[in-house]
Amino acid sequence: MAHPHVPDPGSPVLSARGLTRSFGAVQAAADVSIDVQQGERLCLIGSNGAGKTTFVNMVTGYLKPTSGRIHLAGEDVTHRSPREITRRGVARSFQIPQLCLHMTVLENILTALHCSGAHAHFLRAARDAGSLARCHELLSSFGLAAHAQRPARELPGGVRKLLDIAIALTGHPRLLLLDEPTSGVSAQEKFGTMDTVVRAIETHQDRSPVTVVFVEHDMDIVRRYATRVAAFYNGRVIADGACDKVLGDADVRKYVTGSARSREGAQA
Ligand SMILES: Nc1ncnc2c1ncn2[C@@H]1O[C@H](COP(=O)(O)OP(=O)(O)OP(=O)(O)O)[C@@H](O)[C@H]1O
Repeated sequence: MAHPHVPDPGSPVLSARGLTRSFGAVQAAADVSIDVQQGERLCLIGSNGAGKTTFVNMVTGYLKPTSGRIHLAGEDVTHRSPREITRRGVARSFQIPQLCLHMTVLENILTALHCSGAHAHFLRAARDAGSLARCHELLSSFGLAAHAQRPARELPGGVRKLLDIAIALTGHPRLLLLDEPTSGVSAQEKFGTMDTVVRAIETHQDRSPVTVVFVEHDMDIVRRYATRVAAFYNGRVIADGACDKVLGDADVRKYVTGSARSREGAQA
């Protein structure tokens, strides 16, 4: 059944206000507030353990914040389950791709289509020409058509990442969260991978642009693909704004990029 909330076009796609979350003595999120507008490509940066994945997990409902609120297009989803949040147009990929390794690439994506609610039954989805066509279109946009009949376990790491992101797009998300889309991808392939991802997202969006939040450690990728950057340190957002401004910020250079005397400093 469709949920009764009508998205408010004036509201941010995502609004997180005052999120906190602890694990024992570790404060993984300490008063995190971030708004994301439609069509933005927001990159979350921060050293290991800074709280980026915790933020993604709270937005997608996998973790409940101890305090604070999360709104999607104006609707309070703070206490919604991951499935309910998915139904509201939020999808994600993972640091470690969540694939059924014994299944083929095509079966993985058909299963995702089935789980996204577009089809009540896997076999029906598999027999439905429209579903198959959409799966093949997605595979082709991600350069995965030649792999369609291969078991996922045979795929190299970078290709698994692409399949995981293709799967996230099956449900026509409004908000896509990508956790380290280029981790495990070689330096030679990283720009090609991101170009493919960005192009595929643009190809498969409906009437309005998909909003993307991605976690990334590689500053070359951040500079090239982010329209905005939020820097995390010790569970807090210490800078949020335009890429140049955030990467040039003294605290970000000291605590996040460790580049106080390197490229940003030289260009400043
Ligand atoms: N389920 C959990 N149980 C206990 N501690 C956790 C859990 N999840 C995260 N933490 C801790 O919370 C802090 C933030 O972790 P988080 O995974 O959000 O960091 P991150 O910025 O995504 O790091 P990375 O770049 O290494 O993925 C870390 O100290 C981490 O050890």
